Order: sequence, then structure tokens, then C-alpha cells
Amino acid sequence: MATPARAQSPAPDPIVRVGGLVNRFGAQVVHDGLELDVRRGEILGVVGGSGTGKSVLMRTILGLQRPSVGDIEVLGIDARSEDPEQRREIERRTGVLFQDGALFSSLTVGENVQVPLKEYHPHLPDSLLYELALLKIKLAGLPADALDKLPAQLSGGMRKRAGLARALALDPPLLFLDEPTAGLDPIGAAAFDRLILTLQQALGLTVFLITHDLDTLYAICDRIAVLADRKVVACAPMHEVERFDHPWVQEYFHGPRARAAQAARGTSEGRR
Ligand SMILES: Nc1ncnc2c1ncn2[C@@H]1O[C@H](COP(=O)(O)OP(=O)(O)OP(=O)(O)O)[C@@H](O)[C@H]1O
Repeated sequence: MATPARAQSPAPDPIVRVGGLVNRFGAQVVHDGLELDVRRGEILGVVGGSGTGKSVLMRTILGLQRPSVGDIEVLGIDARSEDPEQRREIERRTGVLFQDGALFSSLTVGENVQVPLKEYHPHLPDSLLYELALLKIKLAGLPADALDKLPAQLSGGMRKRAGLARALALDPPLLFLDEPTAGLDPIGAAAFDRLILTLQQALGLTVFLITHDLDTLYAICDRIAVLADRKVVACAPMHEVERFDHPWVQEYFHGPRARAAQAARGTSEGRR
């Protein structure tokens, strides 16, 4: 049985701590006393029904949105801080892949990857910027000739990889991915999952991954955080979460799609 997140023993070495989080939009309460730790080096899958506040949670952790109430610490920094130095430090040490890739459409892929490099290292010579962008593009599994293409000239899967290359530009220890496999065909999605896992293992990344993709959860996530009832109702490895006695969890992890994802893997445990 998965333990409700609130009742868990302290997480070993959390890199993100969220405590007592409340987010309200007018009369709508999205989060109410939400607790979550992200452990250093894990891939945490964040799931929940549509509108349960997964993206709002991510934006709040990144400091892009101020919570109504609550404590948020990212890499030891108070994410609610208005100190520009602290804000910059969080930005520099976190990579984000937004759902649509959020690339600048008028810049080439290489120029997109160079944006954070130029912002944080304004004195790097052009030749080095070029080499670094090329390195990140290759790391994200794109061919070198993608460097000079505009986002519109790439496929959806390649655009995701370009967004990932930009997210990795500053070698962040912490990566946020918002539905990275949405819109990809199953083969492209599986390849993207493998890429995330390879990068996480090779670079020692911690990954906060919002997804609806059961295959992704089964294939690469160390723990799954379930958002429901305005809280994280369970946060545990998959084999524990799928047994959690909550209507949404039961529906999601034991519906026809989940059975198909499990069957595809042969077993739902020991998959990494
Ligand atoms: N800036 C905002 N102003 C008002 N309401 C907002 C704002 N941002 C989010 N919301 C509301 O908060 C709720 C949670 O939104 P959020 O985008 O986090 O959901 P989600 O769990 O990521 O959903 P999905 O799985 O559909 O992407 C929604 O009802 C949304 O309309």
C-alpha cells in the first residue's frame, strides 16, 4: 500500500521540498496543503487528472508563480524569494521543457540553445557558443544539421529534442519536463523515454516529469506522485502506488490502458 506523501518519513536528500502549499485562483482552490519532496537523482513522475494542478505545481516550484501559502525550497533556495540573485540561481540550475517546446520560432535551433548560454555567459566567444550548442543538440539525439534549422522545419519529436537541448544548455542538475511524450507516436515516445533515462543516468540529473503516459511511468520513473483532492495523495514506487486505495488511482492504474502498458512490459515491477 502506498503511503500518503504527508505521512512519509523524511526523503533522503531532497532537492525540492514543497510544504503546506496552497494555490488559489479566485474562488478555485487548486492545491490545499500539498506536500512533496523530490529526491536527488530520481525521476519523479507526476500524474493526476486534467486540471488537478500539475503544471501549476511545476510553475510554483520554479518560482514562475507565487503560491497563496506554503514553503518551497529548490536546490536549497527559497523559491518564493524575490531576490533577483536567488531567482537567477534557480533559473540557472534548472532546465525546463515546456509542453510545446517553447522555442523561439524566428531563431534557429542552434540560436535557441545559445539563448541561455549567452544570458548567463555573455563573454563566451561565438566559436565556443557554437560548439556548446552542437554538443547539446547531439546530447539530445539530434543530427548536427538540425543546428541551422528553424523549429518549423523540424518534426514534433525533433522539436521536443531541440527544447531538451536548450533545457540542458547550462548543465542543470534538475530538469522539469511537462508532458514530454504528448503528441509523439509510440515509437517516438519510447525513444524519448530512453533518452531521458540515459541522460538522467549519464549526467546524474534529477527529473520532475509531468505525464499522462503510462508507458513512461512504467519505463523510467523511480517514484510516482499522484495529484488528487488538491494534494499529493500518494508518492511511492509504481508497484506501491498502483495498489493505493483511491478511486482515481484504481481507475488510472487498472483501466484498460494501464493493463495494456503492463502487458507490454510483462510485469509492472523491476523495470529499470
Ligand atoms: N493563471 C491562472 N489563472 C487562473 N486559473 C488558472 C491559472 N493557471 C491554472 N489555472 C487553473 O488551475 C487548474 C489547474 O491547472 P493546471 O494547468 O495546473 O492543470 P494540469 O493538472 O496541469 O492539467 P492538464 O493535465 O490538463 O494539463 C485549472 O483549473 C486551471 O484552469
